[in-house]
Amino acid sequence: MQLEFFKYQGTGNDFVMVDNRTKFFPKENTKLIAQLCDRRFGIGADGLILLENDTETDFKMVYYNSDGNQSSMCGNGGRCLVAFAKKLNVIQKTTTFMATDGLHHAHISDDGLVALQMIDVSDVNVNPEFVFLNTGSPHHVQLVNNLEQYNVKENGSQIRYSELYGKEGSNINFVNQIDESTFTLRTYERGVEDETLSCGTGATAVAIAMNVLGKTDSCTINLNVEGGKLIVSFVKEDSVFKKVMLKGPAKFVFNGIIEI
Ligand SMILES: N[C@H](CCC[C@H](N)C(=O)O)C(=O)O
Repeated sequence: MQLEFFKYQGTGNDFVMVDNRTKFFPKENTKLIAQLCDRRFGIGADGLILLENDTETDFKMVYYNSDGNQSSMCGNGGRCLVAFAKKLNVIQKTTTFMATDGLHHAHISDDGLVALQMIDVSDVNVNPEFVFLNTGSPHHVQLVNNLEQYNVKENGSQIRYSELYGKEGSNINFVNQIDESTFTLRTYERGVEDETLSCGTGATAVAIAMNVLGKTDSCTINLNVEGGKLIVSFVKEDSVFKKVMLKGPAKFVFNGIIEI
């Protein structure tokens, strides 16, 4: 069978996009999804995303990590899916869609950046060495020195597989503060089991965690990731983070047909 796919990337976090409105895609075939994401035997990506019809909203997002397993919310993937939906003329510049963590609003600005509303965050678990929170996916956030030389894969996998996070695991973010409202982060992603060039729910988690730790009083925070720059903004009501927006580029790279 021939599969038409569209390759997108958002600050270097890359995805295979499939228009699955006819429900043809074999969603239970974990091995196939992992193969499509394989950077040597397949197309190559951090994840695979299906665009499906939804009765209540413009479309539904189904997300798979590159290990082939369906997973929790992907912020960069959600932003790329909005750009893909525009390319398919499913939407124009604004949208509401359904994902595994509920409804998301998004808009495409004139400069092509895509802003995605993330879930509200109220539970932020502050520990002496790290912060843990869920921004649609689980995130461990830890400040480190010499982030540029830091061994993200080794240290990230150790924490991800430690008893701290059990069977579920977590994504692991290592952070360095640049100025009052700018941070650099590098992320070890669960389900990719490697460092990715960017993680949208991770950047969102870092922005919120740094505000909670008092490292910044700003509600609009710049996140420098390996693959580019993201901006996270929010409104803080009591200790609940609302109107959480993740903004950044979401680019079409190429499309093709692959035999599956
Ligand atoms: N690997 C994550 C999902 C993708 C998150 C990331 N790609 C993003 O942009 O949010 C997990 O299994 O929790």
